[in-house]
Amino acid sequence: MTDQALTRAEAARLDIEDKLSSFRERFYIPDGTLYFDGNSLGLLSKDAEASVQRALDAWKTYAIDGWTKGPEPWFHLPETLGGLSAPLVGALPSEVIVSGSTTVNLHTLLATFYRPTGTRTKILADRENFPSDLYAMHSHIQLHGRPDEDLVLIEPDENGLMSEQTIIDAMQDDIALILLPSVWYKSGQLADIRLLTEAAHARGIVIGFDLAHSIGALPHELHDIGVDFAVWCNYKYVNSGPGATAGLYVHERHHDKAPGLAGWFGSDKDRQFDMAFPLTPARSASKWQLGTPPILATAAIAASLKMLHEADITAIRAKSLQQTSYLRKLLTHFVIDADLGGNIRTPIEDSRRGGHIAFEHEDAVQLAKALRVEGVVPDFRPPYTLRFAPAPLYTSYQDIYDAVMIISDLLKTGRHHAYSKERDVVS
Ligand SMILES: Cc1ncc(COP(=O)(O)O)c(C=O)c1O
Ligand SMILES: Nc1c(O)cccc1C(=O)C[C@H](N)C(=O)O
Repeated sequence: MTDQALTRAEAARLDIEDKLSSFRERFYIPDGTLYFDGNSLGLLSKDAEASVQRALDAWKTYAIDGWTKGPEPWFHLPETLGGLSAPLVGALPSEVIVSGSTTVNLHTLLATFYRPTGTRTKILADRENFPSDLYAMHSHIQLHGRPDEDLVLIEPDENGLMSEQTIIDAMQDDIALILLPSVWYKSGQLADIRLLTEAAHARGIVIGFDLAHSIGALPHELHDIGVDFAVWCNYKYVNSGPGATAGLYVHERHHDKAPGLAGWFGSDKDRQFDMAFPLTPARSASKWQLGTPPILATAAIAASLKMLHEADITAIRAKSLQQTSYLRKLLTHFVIDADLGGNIRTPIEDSRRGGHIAFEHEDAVQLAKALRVEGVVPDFRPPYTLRFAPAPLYTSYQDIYDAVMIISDLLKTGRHHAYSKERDVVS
């Protein structure tokens, strides 16, 4: 890198060139903060705030009639939002529903798709997946009375990355179902969804993905690839608030399947208020809903999705790649090559990188605390990962530059050693 490329003036120039820069002013960025935790909780936008206010106004004005009246009637909202989410995951509108939480949706889909039979009894997953997914899969193994060995967990390689080939080699005749993340939450590695899906299907195995760390950060092609099912949350790059209602996708070739777990919101909407038994399920992904949608937790999603469409996911991905690459270059120059320690676990290739950078440092806990105090918000994942997610809708290149300068200065002066090595309760 030339000297010019490493200056703050260059960061300012990149901001001027940035076609998405105007979105930043539509977000509330906490005062004095360089926010890099959009991969855990995206920031509130003014659009989302207004959308939540509209939901409160509808409740105030229409009371029970809010289900069918008002600007965004609640009864069909999960389907409407499913349609709005579909382009982000590359699905048909009927294949997506906004419902539940990531973990709950995973349970409903495991209950539908994991049916150990004959010699096909095992679930294939990986040790680096988010713990909630591992707990969910383990609980289904137990529900079916299967031994723990039926949860086959692939280990990462010596660089902390997952090898697609190792996963494919483990797709044996005893595997009934595979669940993998699209982007590994700690390393930021992006999975080759097409390669893995084609390999699974060639061996007669059902495959699903957890898109929590890729939805809103990069485009997907779930339908065309033929992925069987997927789940995700809307509170990271979709910016719809803590605990926002999540999403799920089921390929249309499975829409004749009965939901493994059922509830009345999975009804054919025209029949739901017949209150009849047994259930007449919807003929779309809608059937994987359970109970009443939490409207206030769903209210921000329409506005947030519209903003993503306005920005365009291809442009978002292009900026995300440029920003993570820029962050890597600065961290490499000002920290790693400056002998201040640390390394970057996230793959360098664009095709293998999601939306965040995993910087590993032996002082990660102390750094995480010192950075918060000095206005930089990454997050910490044990044992020594700091994750930095530039969110293309609101992170500037100058934010990235300033954050790296603070990291480098902390390490040079050792100020972070003043903080305890115990991680915070929520980190
Ligand atoms: C990959 C992944 N799956 C599942 C979850 C858990 O989702 P939830 O707590 O919303 O069910 C998270 C984040 O918390 C995650 O990153
Ligand atoms: N869901 C979270 C929460 O309720 C509190 C704090 C953080 C989260 C997260 O989303 C963590 C995130 N999934 C991760 O990748 O670690």
